[in-house]
Amino acid sequence: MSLLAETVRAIRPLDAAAMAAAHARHATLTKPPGSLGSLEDLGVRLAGLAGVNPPPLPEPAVVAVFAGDHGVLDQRVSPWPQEVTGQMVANFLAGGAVVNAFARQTGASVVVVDVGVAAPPVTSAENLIEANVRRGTRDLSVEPALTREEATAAVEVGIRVAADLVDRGAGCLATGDMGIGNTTPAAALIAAFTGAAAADVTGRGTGIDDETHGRKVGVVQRALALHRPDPGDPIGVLAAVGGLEHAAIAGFVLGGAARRVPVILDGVIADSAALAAAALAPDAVGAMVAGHRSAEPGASVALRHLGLEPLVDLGLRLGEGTGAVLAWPIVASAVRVLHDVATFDSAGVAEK
Ligand SMILES: Cc1cc2ncn([C@H]3O[C@H](COP(=O)(O)O)[C@@H](O)[C@H]3O)c2cc1C
Ligand SMILES: O=C(O)c1cccnc1
Repeated sequence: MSLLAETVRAIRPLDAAAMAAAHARHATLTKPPGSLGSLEDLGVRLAGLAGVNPPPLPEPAVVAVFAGDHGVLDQRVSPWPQEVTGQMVANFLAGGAVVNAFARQTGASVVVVDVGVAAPPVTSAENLIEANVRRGTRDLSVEPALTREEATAAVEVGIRVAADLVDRGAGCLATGDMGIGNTTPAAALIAAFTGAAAADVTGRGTGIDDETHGRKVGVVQRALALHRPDPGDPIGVLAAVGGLEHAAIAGFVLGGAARRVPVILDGVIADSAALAAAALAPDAVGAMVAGHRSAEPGASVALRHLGLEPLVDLGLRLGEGTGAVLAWPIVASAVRVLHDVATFDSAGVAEK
């Protein structure tokens, strides 16, 4: 059986008994019932994921930044040159990007996965995983971005990265992305999986003007009309209108779900990839935590489709894993409550 098929098969529903135990525990803790809002639901869900209450603290956390390039950049959908992708990979490895700063602040570690950079930096670093499937996608507005084999290979890169990180002790995974032009395939994936119109899911990416945005919406519309992607065939959708980092992030989510470790989603690229993961394995949604609400309109459409509420809403529109890393301490707090907080009985606090 293929790694992908094996991984999909290993993904199981949340454990109802562990969830019931976490829910019951919450009612005994020294706080008014429900006073921690969605953090209570998150703690209960993570107990269901782990199959035990309290669930293990989601630490250490590792953010994997998947990097790839995009043929659709030929359509001038982003003002930034393609070289920036490889240059930012070097910046991540040198510790100089925003995600590195947020990771230092929160205690997460950063690994970078080259799954499809056109001009990778000539450097080696112990936190660089070289798994380049091809040096960038084809232009999805004129032909399929990837073959099915390439899309599957990229998904399997993500599965392997997740499994390796968990084997090396990670208790929480966070997604990151880098790829100039990658908000265009993200929009196309979201339209394909949710049925939303291109104009409703295509955003301003790095901050494009009206003319570029109009062209970008047209590119997404043309791609959907050309390929008519079938949401019932998630690998076909990833191949037609996706990107190498989108496919790898889909695999990363599946890999985390198969190992029953929470995966914090970053912004619109991760949300689009999560739709592919959910289409491949619906129970994978149980392992997904929406780190934040990206300012990209497609992010909200994707999260609604997945039934996920984002933890942080700061108008971020960067990517790299920044929103996921910021959300990690909140995820950890939701679990720590179930470990540390005294009960009414043990603390001698009167109940109403
Ligand atoms: C210096 C720089 C650092 C970044 N870090 C993340 N992105 C983000 O912007 C890109 C997507 O936007 P678009 O589709 O408009 O090109 C991705 O690389 C994403 O990770 C960056 C972009 C730039 C320029
Ligand atoms: O939502 C994101 O992660 C995002 C938004 C704009 C550009 N790059 C990434």
